[in-house]
Amino acid sequence: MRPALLDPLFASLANLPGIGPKTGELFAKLLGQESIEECRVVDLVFHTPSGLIDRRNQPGIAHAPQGAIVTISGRVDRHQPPPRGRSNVPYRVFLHDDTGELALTFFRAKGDWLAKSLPVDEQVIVSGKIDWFNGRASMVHPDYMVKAAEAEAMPMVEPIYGLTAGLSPRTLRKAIEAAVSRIPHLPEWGDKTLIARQGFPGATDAFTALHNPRDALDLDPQAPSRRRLAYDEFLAGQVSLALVRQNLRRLAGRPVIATGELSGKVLGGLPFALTSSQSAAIAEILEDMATDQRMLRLLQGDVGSGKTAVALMAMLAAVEAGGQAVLMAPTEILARQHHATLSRMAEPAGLTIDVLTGRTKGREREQILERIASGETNIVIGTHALFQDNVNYRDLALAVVDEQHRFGVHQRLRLTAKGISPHMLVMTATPIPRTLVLAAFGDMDVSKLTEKPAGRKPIQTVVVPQERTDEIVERLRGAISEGKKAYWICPLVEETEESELMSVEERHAALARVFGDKAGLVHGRMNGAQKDEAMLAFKNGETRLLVATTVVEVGVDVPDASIMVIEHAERFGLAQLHQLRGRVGRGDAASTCILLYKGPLSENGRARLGILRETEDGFRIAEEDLKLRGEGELLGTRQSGTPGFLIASLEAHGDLLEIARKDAALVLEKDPDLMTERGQALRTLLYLYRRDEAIRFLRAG
Ligand SMILES: Nc1ncnc2c1ncn2[C@@H]1O[C@H](COP(=O)(O)OP(=O)(O)OP(=O)(O)O)[C@@H](O)[C@H]1O
Repeated sequence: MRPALLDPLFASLANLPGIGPKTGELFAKLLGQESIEECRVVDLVFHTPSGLIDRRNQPGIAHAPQGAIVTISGRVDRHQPPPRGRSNVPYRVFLHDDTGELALTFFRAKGDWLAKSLPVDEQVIVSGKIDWFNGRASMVHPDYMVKAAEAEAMPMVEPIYGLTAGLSPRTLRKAIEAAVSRIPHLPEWGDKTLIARQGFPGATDAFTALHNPRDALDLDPQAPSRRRLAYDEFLAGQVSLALVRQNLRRLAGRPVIATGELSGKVLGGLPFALTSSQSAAIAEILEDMATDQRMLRLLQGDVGSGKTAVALMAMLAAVEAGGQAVLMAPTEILARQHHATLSRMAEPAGLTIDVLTGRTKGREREQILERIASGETNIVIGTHALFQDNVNYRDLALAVVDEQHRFGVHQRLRLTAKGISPHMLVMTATPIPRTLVLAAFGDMDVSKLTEKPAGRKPIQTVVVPQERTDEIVERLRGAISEGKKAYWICPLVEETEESELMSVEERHAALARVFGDKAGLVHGRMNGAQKDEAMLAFKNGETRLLVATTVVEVGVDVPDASIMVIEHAERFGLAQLHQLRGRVGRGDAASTCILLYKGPLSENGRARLGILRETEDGFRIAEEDLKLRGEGELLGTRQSGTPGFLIASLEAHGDLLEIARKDAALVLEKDPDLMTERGQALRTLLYLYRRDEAIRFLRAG
């Protein structure tokens, strides 16, 4: 149960003064929620300022530097409203001080409101950015205006927050102030020695400081209050991941002893020999599974490095030991593809391999559920439908989760919550640095596929401006008539799914005029069967050019596709481009990747695309990306900062992550059920940062 002390923070945001139905909608939008009912007061506490306005610079009009934010105290001389019917001409108000004259400029302003707030002859104080033009000073839309008599009301330093259209900074600031004032006195959950050594303030003070910066230094990620909160956030994450792990370990393990009987047959039938990386990873996995400790292992491998074969060998071991295995994929397409591939590969073993997704319905579903329950099914591949309540396994020995960064801890928790705690292997394609692994997965054992199968040719990557699209189409025409296959990825469209759909359909229509029915189409709005059909047609070669959105990004495997065109490459994260590019170069043909960009590119944008041209090494790409863009991009989440984190940033606070990890391990070693005073405080921390799912594994307290 959430401690009562947090109740004021978890009350609906609609309860805050000044948030009515209309502003409520804006707040919901700001916080990425459907409606204000879903927003909590705490969400505003975590809405971190992005900058600050410092009004302490009061140089006098004549001495105000171009572009600076300044505060001017002056007397209003006259108003100059726009001529009637000329609404595009601004409303101007002139004032002066001892040094000179300043024109305040307002577009589409209400004259009567200005007359009231800036009466002629009144001494006023205004704050805003100075613009010098032809020797005249102006200030467009001052951010603060107040009569000198009421100057006290004007904060000298004020945080700036990310906004959404229609929401005024003042309304937001008021609401955040109200939210912050509801933060209770929080118990100390941190390590006392660490806190003293780092000079951290208490958590409550840290939140207050976060929203009341005194100067730019206070906003620095290294400011003590920021570091304090980053530590807390990491600690919450690490404790919750450690609880999951502890819970897995508590449930007695089931040693899985591979006999090699099935895997021998399967290996003999493969058209290739395993790479030594693959063999090494398999050995590590089998060794883990043979013990009575639950395996919790991450299999990291760059695009096309052959993770699927490794997963298959692990699953065969589970079956050899008399158990069942599941493979959970993040998308329907991928689940079906894995099912097709694995069924083919495993054929010599004569197993029953089923596929279960949200689309599996009716009689078919019942039969599969029966087979799973009776143990007739050896391996099931599917989406999260695999772990719905009515799916009962006879003896689940291994779960492979093809994570691709789309599941996260929740799904894994669901698994263990069902009481099924098989050995677990998590596969991830994006090569991510260790700190990020730690933040996202906690303390897991890691196997890496460090090499690609032999015989792969490098992918030639070129960066081409969008204006040369026709030329690219011409080249494609040649290549396709030679029997090659190509993907054409349509841009990410930020605004709406509709416009994304439109752009991919338009592009498909245009290309279909050139390529006729050789041009296929797949996008996220199609239903599952349509997607399968489109993928299958491309795989079989009925279509040779597949126009697609990023639905093909993860894991799609059509080894004879050798050309990848990506439109608006500048809009994608580097790691995502790397993933997309990884759809080609999976066979022995030489491949090309064409990155079309809409110019002009920023220097940073040019550097980013340059990295892709230079290297195919996913790790290097990830690291360069981290340097250039911050972690958000790395996982393609399109936000800044570290995905899944509100305040902490791996880049800025990586040292604290390591500390939090050790701290979490230490606490749980001494107090595995979080019963001590500090344990109770940690429970509060988990609720505060919404990492409380794992609390149900604890004895009550
Ligand atoms: N040892 C090997 N030698 C040659 N080809 C291999 C080897 N192992 C796997 N392959 C083939 O390489 C291709 C890529 O393998 P797989 O689909 O497992 O990649 P992956 O690691 O899952 O990559 P992604 O994350 O991009 O999906 C497949 O067509 C697979 O059959």
